[in-house]
Amino acid sequence: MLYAEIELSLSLSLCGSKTMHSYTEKLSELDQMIRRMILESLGTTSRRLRVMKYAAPRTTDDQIGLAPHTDKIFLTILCQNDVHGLQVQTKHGEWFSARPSPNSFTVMIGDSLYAWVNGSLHSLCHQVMISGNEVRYSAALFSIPKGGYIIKAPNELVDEEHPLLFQAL
Ligand SMILES: O=C(O)CCC(=O)C(=O)O
Ligand SMILES: [Fe+2]
Repeated sequence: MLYAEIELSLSLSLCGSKTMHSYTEKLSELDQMIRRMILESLGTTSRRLRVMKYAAPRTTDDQIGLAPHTDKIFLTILCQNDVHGLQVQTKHGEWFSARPSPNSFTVMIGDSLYAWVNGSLHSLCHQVMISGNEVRYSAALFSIPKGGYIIKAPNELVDEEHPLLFQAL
């Protein structure tokens, strides 16, 4: 059973535009919550946490910690200790350092989600470069499509301007 609770302080006697606006905002939150619950209840994804330790290279030059790649899964939520090292590649091929502020997470789209939304969100190529004397730790939560499902972009996201990028097999 799906159960969603949200605080709706609606006073029908006050149907001014401000009230209607906040009512619509609250309902939109509810709409998002329900859609998320439906997706989760379909059980099409599982989650895995991977913790990485990058030994201090004790060099001043950058050393490769993790080779360039895109994540094959749906979504990655990454946090790291205060030793930076994650780099992402722009569509022009340049690398730049992702330097998240403390206590924040880096969220990356994976290839499966890229295919599902027919390219309207991009999976970024990323790598880890490390230098210096400090150990780097990161923890990545991956949401992974379960085996046995076919990823197919919805028809609404396919048109002449956005041809189908991946054929569902
Ligand atoms: O350690 C990091 O910051 C990145 C890890 C990563 O990209 C991965 O595990 O796929
Ligand atoms: Fe990755």
